[in-house]
Amino acid sequence: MKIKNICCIGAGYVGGPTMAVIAQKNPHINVTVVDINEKRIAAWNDEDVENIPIYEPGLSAVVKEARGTNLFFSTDVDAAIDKADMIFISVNTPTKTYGVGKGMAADLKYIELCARQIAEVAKDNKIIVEKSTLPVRTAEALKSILDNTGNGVNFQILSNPEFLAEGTAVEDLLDPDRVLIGGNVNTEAGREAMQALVDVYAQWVPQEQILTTNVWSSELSKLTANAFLAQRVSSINAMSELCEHTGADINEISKAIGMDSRIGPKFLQASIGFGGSCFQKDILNLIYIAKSYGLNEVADYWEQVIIMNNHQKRRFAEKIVKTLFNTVSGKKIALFGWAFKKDTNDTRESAAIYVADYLLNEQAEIVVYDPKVSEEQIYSDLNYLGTRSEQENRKLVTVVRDPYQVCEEAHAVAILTEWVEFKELNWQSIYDNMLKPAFFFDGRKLLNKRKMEDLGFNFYMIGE
Ligand SMILES: NC(=O)c1ccc[n+]([C@@H]2O[C@H](COP(=O)([O-])OP(=O)(O)OC[C@H]3O[C@@H](n4cnc5c(N)ncnc54)[C@H](O)[C@@H]3O)[C@@H](O)[C@H]2O)c1
Ligand SMILES: O=c1ccn([C@@H]2O[C@H](COP(=O)(O)OP(=O)(O)O[C@H]3O[C@H](CO)[C@@H](O)[C@H](O)[C@H]3O)[C@@H](O)[C@H]2O)c(=O)[nH]1
Repeated sequence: MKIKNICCIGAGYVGGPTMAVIAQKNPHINVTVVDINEKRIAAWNDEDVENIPIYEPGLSAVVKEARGTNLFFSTDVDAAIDKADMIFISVNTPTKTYGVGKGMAADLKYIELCARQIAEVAKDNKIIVEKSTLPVRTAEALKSILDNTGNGVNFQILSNPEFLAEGTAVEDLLDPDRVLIGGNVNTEAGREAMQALVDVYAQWVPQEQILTTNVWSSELSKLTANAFLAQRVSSINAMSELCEHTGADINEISKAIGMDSRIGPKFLQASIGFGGSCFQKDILNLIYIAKSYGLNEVADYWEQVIIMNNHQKRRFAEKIVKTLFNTVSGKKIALFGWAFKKDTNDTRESAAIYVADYLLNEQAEIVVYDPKVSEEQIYSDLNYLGTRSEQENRKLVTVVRDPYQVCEEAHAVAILTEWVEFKELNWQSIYDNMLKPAFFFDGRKLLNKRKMEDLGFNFYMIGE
């Protein structure tokens, strides 16, 4: 079975980049990415490709190549569903904020809406691909909705979780460690559907890196991968605190243990705690699933990863207050970076939001500089917490577009995102314009402690 038309529902951080690469590598397939967010679709269609809604290194070039040829962005969801032989569901699956499972379970309302819309529109057989991250056994619910509300056509459901990381999305899509495809291996139709999706990826991914499994293993592998990755970050962050009390250096420890081939060197960077739209949401979901099967020890085990992460964010903010003579009230503190990691404009669950909120509760005056995050996004992140009124947030927080301006008359500087450009700044001139003693808190281990101390800073580095 050869796929001619693909539809992807959800033009976000996953749907956009993933479909751009699939279209670029499959010129014989028409790919239409649809979304109900008109502003987002308009931005994907902006004449100037630099204005696409997501900042990812290399993405605009891929979009430029395929857009208008075999890659289209549209708000006409029904038309795209109708035409497609394969439909990717790539909508958001955030943590529930209401009802049963509030604060833990994944909210599947957008997924269900997609299923009902597909069932209503589809007039011929279709392959449905779960691209969103979903609780294990969601395919069963999807199948039930599709079969019970559809027009009698046949739906094959595949799980194809996405493993790209933001900031390296294009690189990860072009050269993935593996592509995972789960499906109904017990039927001919199931195997055919899986092969059709294998063929799409095989245009650029070596066959041996395309892994096929049963659908439940595929769904659960995604949550497992994120739990393991986040666990490494919490593990190294736990050791960073012990380092600060013992004279050990967390970078030296990371190197020493990472050289053990059984451990490996990646994801051992101590930080102010992990952020991003996935790790916390997916681990909370995993905890909820374990609890729903009565597996309380399993749930407690993974919960510790979140507890440690919350502690790391809080203790960084506490360190700032303690060091500034136990009060930051009325003191200007310059925050460098707001995104949850470098090379992205995404701020979801960024540790910066929580550090800023803590300092604002202590009545600090905050000034923020981030090279890619907009002023409105920063206010919106703080307002979303609901800790104080919008007016207060606007009064206490200033967003600037010049990294030198951010530090004028500041008592302290804190690095919250590891943007490479922060290394190149003229820190001497920044030091000269700050109040003294000038305090520096490096939450990303970005700068050289000794050099910064030589410039005159009182320098604190995570894990040292
Ligand atoms: N962001 C990542 O790095 C990443 C990586 C791997 C997997 N994931 C998973 O992929 C999924 C999507 O994540 P994202 O970051 O792209 O989210 P996102 O919020 O950036 O994008 C989702 C889009 O879906 C749209 N949408 C929601 N309901 C819709 C509907 N009924 N019809 C049409 N459009 C609809 C929204 O308007 C939004 O633009 C999530 O399940 C996430 O866990 C994300
Ligand atoms: O050694 C490390 C590695 C990461 N982080 C932090 O951890 C968070 C997540 O980083 P990363 O995993 O690189 O970015 P994400 O885009 O959140 O990607 C994760 O989440 C995605 C969504 O599920 C998955 O697809 C990816 O495989 C998985 O890496 C960020 O705040 C990082 O700063 C650290 O503090 N130390």
